[in-house]
Amino acid sequence: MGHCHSCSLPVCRQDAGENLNGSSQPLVALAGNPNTGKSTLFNALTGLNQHTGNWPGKTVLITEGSYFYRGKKFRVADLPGTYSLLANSPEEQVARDFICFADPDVTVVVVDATCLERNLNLVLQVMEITPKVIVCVNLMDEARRKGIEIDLEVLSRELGIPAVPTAARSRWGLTHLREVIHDVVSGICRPKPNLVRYDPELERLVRKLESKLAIQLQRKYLARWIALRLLEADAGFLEAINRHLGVNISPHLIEEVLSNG
Ligand SMILES: Nc1nc2c(ncn2[C@@H]2O[C@H](COP(=O)(O)OP(=O)(O)OP(=O)(O)O)[C@@H](O)[C@H]2O)c(=O)[nH]1
Ligand SMILES: [Mg+2]
Repeated sequence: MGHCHSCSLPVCRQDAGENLNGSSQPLVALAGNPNTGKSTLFNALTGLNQHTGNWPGKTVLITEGSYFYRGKKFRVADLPGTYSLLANSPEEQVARDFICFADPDVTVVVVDATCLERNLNLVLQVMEITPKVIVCVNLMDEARRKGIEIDLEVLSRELGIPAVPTAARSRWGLTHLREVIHDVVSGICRPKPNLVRYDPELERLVRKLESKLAIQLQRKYLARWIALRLLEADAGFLEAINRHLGVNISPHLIEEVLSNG
């Protein structure tokens, strides 16, 4: 095991395995808070002209485009901007369902380098849904102008995922981003997200729910996210799981787990 040439994570040269989104062309999702430059990045990657502008909430539908890199066609989906994926708004639901059920080969969470801390909440949520995450630290030109320095190696190490700096408006950092996307998709770089650990009692319950759910699911990693949503009694999400994955999860699973000790 060496080190990835495009990020600071350990390299494991294994095949990434089959993707479940039913296509041999890798699917890349661009997620992030509103106004972080997702559509600007999408346009720069694909050469398309998705509407951008300096106010939040412009992208409400998912736009798809594609680009070629190293002889491979990458499909890209520009998701609506959201602060969270707990589906309190239609945008959050659209973004959550895409990441959960379209099963992208990699989700790039675009964050604003000038207010990184606020943006990390979403990164941590996406990491709970899928391990195939890259954090793209955009607006690096603005951060530099404001004298903000970001240690990308530390960020990458602490999160356990690649961190790539960009300034999408001037296309700075794009080749590096394409390379890291390629490496994650092909399994050359395998992110190992450092997940949020909740208090021990809650963790015990989450683990029990997780192992029960994993039996029903093809995607074991998703079990933890579903367990957490069960604890929040998110009935809408259970319905979405049934609709998209055809899996019927009992809302009484918590009582069952609690009564069995
Ligand atoms: N200085 C600078 N401005 C940028 C950069 N990337 C995007 N912008 C600007 O930031 C604003 C928002 O960009 P969008 O691409 O529309 O942001 P978005 O994330 O798609 O926004 P929503 O769709 O609302 O979530 C635009 O005015 C862009 O020109 C960058 O790297 N540097
Ligand atoms: Mg947009």
